[in-house]
Amino acid sequence: MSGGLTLPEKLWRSHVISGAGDGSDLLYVDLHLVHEATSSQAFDGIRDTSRTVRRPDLTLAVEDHNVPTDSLTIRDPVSNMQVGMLRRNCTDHGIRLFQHGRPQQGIVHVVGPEIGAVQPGMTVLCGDSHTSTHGAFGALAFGIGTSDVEHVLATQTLEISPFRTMLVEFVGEPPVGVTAKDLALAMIAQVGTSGGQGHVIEYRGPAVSALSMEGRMTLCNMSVEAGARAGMIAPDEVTLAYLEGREHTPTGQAWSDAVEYWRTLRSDDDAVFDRVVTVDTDGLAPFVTWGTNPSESVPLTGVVPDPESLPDETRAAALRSLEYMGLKPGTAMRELDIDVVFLGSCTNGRIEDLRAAAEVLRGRQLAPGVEMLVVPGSMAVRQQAEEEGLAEVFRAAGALWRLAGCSMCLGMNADRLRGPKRCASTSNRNYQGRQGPDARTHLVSPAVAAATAVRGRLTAPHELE
Ligand SMILES: CC(C)[C@H](C(=O)O)[C@@H](O)C(=O)O
Ligand code: SF4
Repeated sequence: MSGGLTLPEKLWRSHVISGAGDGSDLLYVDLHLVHEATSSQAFDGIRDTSRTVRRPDLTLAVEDHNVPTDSLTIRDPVSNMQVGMLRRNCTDHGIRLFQHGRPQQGIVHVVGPEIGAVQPGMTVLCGDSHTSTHGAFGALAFGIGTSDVEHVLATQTLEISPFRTMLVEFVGEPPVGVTAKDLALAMIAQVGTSGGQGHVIEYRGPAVSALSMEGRMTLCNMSVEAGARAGMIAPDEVTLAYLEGREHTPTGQAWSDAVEYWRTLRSDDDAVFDRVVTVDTDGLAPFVTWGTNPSESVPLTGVVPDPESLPDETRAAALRSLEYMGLKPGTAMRELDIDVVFLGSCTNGRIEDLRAAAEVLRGRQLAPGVEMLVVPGSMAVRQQAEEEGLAEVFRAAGALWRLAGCSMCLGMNADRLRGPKRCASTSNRNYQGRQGPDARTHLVSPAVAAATAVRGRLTAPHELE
């Protein structure tokens, strides 16, 4: 056996406080992110047992899942209660809270990186599966359940059993127009929704190195859709350039020291991963989902598959998906009429995503009957998009320009699809009923979402005009 360690193993080892004795370890937590949807019971537990939050200074809270994006007033009583409880809990425990409508508020996985709170080498936890997003910075970041949220609040530690490691290597040169979202969907189509189960993925390859931090976050965000615990990318110059000068990033000598450490955060050359997967990006096309889990996807130029041609283990699910989605095998994806386009979420609600969509929409109009919702991932993204003139492009095209939040990514707030509407969505999950009862979701990249809004059918930008 060689002595080399993978990056995930290095981060694990550097955070172990002690072995808990039953094969699990007690890990130190550098950053705990909190939102209204999964924290109230955890805070109740703290209060009921007269404990306090151990490190409020390492805890950040946001309002994102339950907030409306068209108003500062939360009309829905359940959402209002959820948000109200978070506000009270944060006041009681001295936790910094990003409130609905305030300049830095937004989706937890957008805000954390944006303020520089997420840094290479950290352990980052949140009661939310898409915490994997933060692995883009070379952090060990994963979602936890509500009872673990309570444990982290009380102790700033987490008891957890070790994971396996998986290397996903993207080889080849992706064609122009293929985005991080397409890399993620292609990878999930290849490995399946449980392909990464029990593993922490490290992503590598020229296509990954070429991604911006926004793109890397999109890719790591979707690691959980491949069943993985987390995904990560070793920090490099792109990471450093993104981090420098943000509110929480160190400055002066502390910055130089941090950079020196961060440069060591890479898998050793002789490190052995438990599983290695290669994804070929040569000739890859924009991907779109046809089914009700993120692995049920095809290139946009493809057709709805015939379940009879699929392997035994996916056939039954595919049949159910086609029925729910109202699709027939052999139908060209490009022929599907779309009612609603949703641009946003922690997968694709960052400035670069909005730029990509605005580039397609500039000087164009939404197809008649198509509704498009543009929801920036944070108020900072919103502000920047307004300054860059992107908001004006969206409005002029006929799209709705909203406040920040999870919005139509899931039906926990007022932005919901009504009835069996077909939606091209830049989010990460296409589960049955996710965007509203009977709603039919097709996952796409921001550029494809915008082109689809213009043609009214699933479309790649280069096909317009
Ligand atoms: C509400 C929350 C628990 C959930 C998650 O964990 O991912 C949500 O963010 C989602 O995307 O489905
Ligand atoms: S945007 Fe969607 S996926 Fe992301 S945290 Fe919110 S609900 Fe979950």
